[in-house]
Formats: sequence, structure tokens, C-alpha cells
Amino acid sequence: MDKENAIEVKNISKSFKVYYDKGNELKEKMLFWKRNRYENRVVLDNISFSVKKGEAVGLVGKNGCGKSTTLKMLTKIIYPDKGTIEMAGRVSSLLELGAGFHPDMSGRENIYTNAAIFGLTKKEIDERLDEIIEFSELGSFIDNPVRTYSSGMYMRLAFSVAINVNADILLIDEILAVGDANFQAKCFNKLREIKAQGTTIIIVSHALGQIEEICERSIWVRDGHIEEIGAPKDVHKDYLKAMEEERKEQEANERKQLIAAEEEQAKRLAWEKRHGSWEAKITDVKLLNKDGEETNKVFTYEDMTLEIPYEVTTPVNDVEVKIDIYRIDGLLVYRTSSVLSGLGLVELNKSDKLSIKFESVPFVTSEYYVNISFVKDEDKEIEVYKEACRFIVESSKGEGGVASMKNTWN
Ligand SMILES: Nc1ncnc2c1ncn2[C@@H]1O[C@H](COP(=O)(O)OP(=O)(O)OP(=O)(O)O)[C@@H](O)[C@H]1O
Repeated sequence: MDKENAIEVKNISKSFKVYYDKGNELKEKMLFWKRNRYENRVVLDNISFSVKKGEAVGLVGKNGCGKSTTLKMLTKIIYPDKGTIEMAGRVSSLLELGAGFHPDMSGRENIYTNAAIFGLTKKEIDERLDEIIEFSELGSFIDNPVRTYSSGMYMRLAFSVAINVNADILLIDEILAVGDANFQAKCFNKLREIKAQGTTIIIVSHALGQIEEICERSIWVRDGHIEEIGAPKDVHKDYLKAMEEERKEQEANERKQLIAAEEEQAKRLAWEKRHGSWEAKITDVKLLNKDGEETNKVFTYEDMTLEIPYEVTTPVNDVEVKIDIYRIDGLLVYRTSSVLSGLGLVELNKSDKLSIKFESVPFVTSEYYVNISFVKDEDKEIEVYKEACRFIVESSKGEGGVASMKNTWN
């Protein structure tokens, strides 16, 4: 190891097993029985860097890029699959909030156990106890169990211990985000102070400004490798630019997906409105009034005729023509078919026209639409045409409901 260096990381790689859920239900278990139980996800792939004694370095990168994993390996909470890590001196760390604290022990008792983990003797801790408590600003709370602490109080205690154990190397993970502005400022001053005393510091943070204030270099971790190492301002500029580009690309992809989904939806709606095997296809639908004139309005108890011209490309026989009349709100008000009306199955062997006369239409004032279908053998849809025709019925009497009933009053 180079004498000038406090940390040397050489060619380390780290993968995690990501376990799949095969499901809880029998159906899921049967469907996914072949699914591998886990996938090896490479988080860090052959990364190397070194940190000089007394240097402060920031680790930046987007969520999940492996910053915390790197710190955990430096702290020896976890180990790399490949590569080596060398550290010169005593390491102190502030990783997950309150890690290493026992919830049922008081703040004071936790100071002893925590500082002992960092390698301090009982005598050394006794000497520093007042300073640690004072820095934590916990006052009389120091004798309460730490499970009763707020996250800010937890963090203040953890920070006070970590910076008072005379470590040569201090590793800090996003911890400064917790705590109020005053305490953050105080922590920052303290970090500057211990840095001035020669402590090597690595900070993981999304607060790039914090890193720029205290660090000489930044390491940008991206997709498992180191993308850039250099002066924080330069690295952060490139990092933010790349993030912005990724964001734009993601937005463009989302927009594309949205357009594709809308097109798909439009196709589906068009199919729902009209589809078939088209041996015969309706060309135009007309509604005629009692005088045989084309209209879209009839009066209650008047006759109306539905004309359905169709083109035949391939003759087809035994076809049932079905007519459904709906009120505009979707209520089916009448259903009939060539079979129900007595005409029976029809032969569509050449282009022609169907004509259906409805006598004395009983509907009251509203808007209606007609669905028409040609169906063979009960389920072969030759033509399904929804809302093939719309019309209005007007009742001169202003009655309500669905159908008009002739009635006599005495
Ligand atoms: N013990 C674990 N088991 C499985 N996967 C893990 C484990 N620890 C971390 N990972 C995965 O490794 C990747 C890197 O995690 P890490 O916590 O190092 O990211 P990070 O860069 O610190 O992210 P953030 O900015 O969100 O804190 C993530 O995809 C995470 O899900």
C-alpha cells in the first residue's frame, strides 16, 4: 500500500442475489415452478480508487448505483466478491441511522458499547463522555432508552460518537440529511475541524453542495463502474448533465409508451365498434320515416324503417341478422332478429338491402342507437356494427319512462 494513501480499493466487484417470489397461490406456484430462485445482480464491477491520507472524497451517483455498498465494504460489514481493500488506521463510520445502537439501552450506555466497537477503551470513553454528550445536545435525554429518540436525536448521538473516537478514517453515508439546519451546520464545522486534524473522510451524499464544500475530489459511480473522478465541481457538472439527459430520455420513452398505449386503445375501440369476417359488409344504414324519407327523428307511435344495404364478397348462408336498440344511456330497449321476427336465417349471396319496418314505435322522448350484427352458426361474427345508426324519438305528450302505454282514464 502506498504510504500516502489511507484507502486503496483495487478491482473490487460485488453482486447480490436477488430472490424471486414464486407466488403464494397454487396457480402462481404452478406457473412459476421453473423460475430460477434468484438472479445475480452485479452492483459493482471491477472498481478501483484510492484516497490519500487527510483527503475528503465524495461518492455520488444515482439511487442504487452502489455507493452505500462501497461504504459497507470499506467498513467490512460486507465483503467484495473479488478485489482487495486496504485501509490504513482506525475506521469510524456513520452508516445506517442508529446501526449499532441497542434500542433498550440508554444513550449513555450506547455511547460505551458503540465507542468500544470503534476500538476505544473504557478509560478513553470516560474521558470523552462529557464531550460526546455535549455535542449531541441530548441533555437529560441521554439517560432515556434510545428507542424513545426521534430520528434527529438518534443521528445526533451517532454523529457525536463517530467523530469522537479519534478515527483515522471517517465514512459517512447520507447521514447529514437528518437533523435540523443548526445541527447540520454544527456537524459540518466539526467535519472541517477533524479533516484539518488529518482525518480521511468519505461522504456519500445526494447533497452535492455539501460535498463541494468539504471534499477535494468526487467519485461518480455509474452502472457498476467509476464514470469520473476529479474536482467535485467538474464531476458534479457532468453528473448533473448526464442525469438531465437520462431524465429527458426517460420522458421521451414514457411519451412513446403513452402514444403506443393510446393507439392500441383507439384500435381496440375501433374493433369493438366494428369488426367481423366481412364476407358481407354493411355499406350504409338509413332510417326512414312513415313517408319513406330519410330522417334521424321519429315521433312516438309513428312507423319507422331501418334500411341496411350490404355488400357481399363471399356468399354466405344461414345468417341471423340481429338488431339491438339501445337508449343513449346504454339501456337495451328492444332486441329482435331475423329468426325472432319469423323471417328465419337469411342467405347473403349477392349485394342487396335489408329493410325492417317497425310499426308504431312506442319509445318516449330520448336518443337511441342501433347495433346490427350478421351472425352465422350462433357465434361466427360476419359483421358486428355497433351504433350503426342513431335517432331521436319525440313524444308530443311529454310522458316519461321507457315506452309509451296507451291508457284510458275514467
Ligand atoms: N443486501 C442486499 N441484497 C440484495 N441487493 C442489495 C443488497 N444491498 C444492496 N442491494 C442492491 O444493490 C444496489 C446498490 O445499492 P446501494 O444501497 O449501494 O445503492 P446507493 O447507491 O447507496 O443508493 P441510494 O442513493 O439510493 O442510497 C441496489 O440495487 C440494491 O437494491
